[in-house]
Amino acid sequence: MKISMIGTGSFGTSLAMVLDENGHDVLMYGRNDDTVHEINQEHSNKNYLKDIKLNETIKATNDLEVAVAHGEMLVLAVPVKAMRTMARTINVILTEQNKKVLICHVAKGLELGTHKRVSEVLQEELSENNYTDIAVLSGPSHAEEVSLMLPTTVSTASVNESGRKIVQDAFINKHFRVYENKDLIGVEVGGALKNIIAIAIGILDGLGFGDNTKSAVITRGLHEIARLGTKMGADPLTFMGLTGVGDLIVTAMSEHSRNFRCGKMLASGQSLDDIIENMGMVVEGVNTTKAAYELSQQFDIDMPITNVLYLYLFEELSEEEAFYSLMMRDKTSETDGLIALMKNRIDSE
Ligand SMILES: NC(=O)c1ccc[n+]([C@@H]2O[C@H](COP(=O)([O-])OP(=O)(O)OC[C@H]3O[C@@H](n4cnc5c(N)ncnc54)[C@H](O)[C@@H]3O)[C@@H](O)[C@H]2O)c1
Ligand SMILES: O=P(O)(O)OC[C@H](O)CO
Repeated sequence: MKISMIGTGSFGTSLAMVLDENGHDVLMYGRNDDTVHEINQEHSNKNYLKDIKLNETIKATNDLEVAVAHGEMLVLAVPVKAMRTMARTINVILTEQNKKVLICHVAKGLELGTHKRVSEVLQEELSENNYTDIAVLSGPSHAEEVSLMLPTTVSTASVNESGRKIVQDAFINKHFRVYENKDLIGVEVGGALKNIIAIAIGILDGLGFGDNTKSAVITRGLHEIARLGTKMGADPLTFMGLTGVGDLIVTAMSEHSRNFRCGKMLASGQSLDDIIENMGMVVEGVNTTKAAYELSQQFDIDMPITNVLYLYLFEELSEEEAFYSLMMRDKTSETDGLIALMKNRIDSE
């Protein structure tokens, strides 16, 4: 299959390697000329994947029209904040080229301002004539480990049924197992909201809190992810899977995670602006904390960890106030959250 990878960052590059290994004809699009040159001439992308050698069959271009013309499937691996403009530009090119493609995105976040999931943004910006389906690929998958071919499992979901089958077939191999999932909303929301909890865990880790505390925030974090996700239309059971608890664990417990590292740097006293500027890669959880906080207010959903993190990031709540406001909340039952949602869901079958 001819596949274009839109984005030459960490994840786009590691996924291009998976697709190339599967025998697909992969062309990457990048806006940075030096990166495109490095991929074509040096067969590496050291700013994002330091010690990784790329196959010479993986090519790159800085011409988006060439990339769009190449692909039967376009994999969008750019940050959420770039998705709308990217989709709008691609739509114009597809119309000019009179072409219909399968779109698959891999971004994990909610759009700032609109609070929309990425597939919703893509549906708004792409004409129906220009795509066969819109899919997402998500799950516990650090680019650094995918590029080393360490066993990884992810899920794909899509607007229609056709897209996820093609995405599954295109990516699956012995190192990279792809499941399909009907629950597009749950898959996208789980991938987006786990980044909030990963920032919170990074802060706790940086402040020297112990494993008891981190386990509590991961577990209770999953409950609030499920509460908001279910309100947004997700199946609560999806949060028990790879794109829910799976991705939450891998992101909140790993030094590979930019969101976890962002939290640690905040705890060391660095400013959010400096961290984002120096990371050199996207930290999706920051904008998504804001979007999820606003949604929790709009829907009146109890999301204590997200709310406290929002106040800590954007309204200078102190660490001590943040900690005590969580621990000293009104008494509540553990089973009110995710467990109740799951029970209702199972009872309804
Ligand atoms: N890195 C991972 O391990 C990983 C794993 C799964 C999902 N993701 C998700 O994939 C998405 C991309 O992440 P990444 O890690 O590859 O990010 P990255 O920061 O490593 O790379 C982003 C790429 O997008 C390009 N880009 C940024 N803004 C752009 C714009 N306005 N127009 C065109 N190109 C633009 C950058 O030049 C770069 O090539 C994120 O939503 C992330 O959450 C990342
Ligand atoms: O580096 P992060 O924090 O963006 O997380 C990467 C992936 O989403 C892990 O699955």
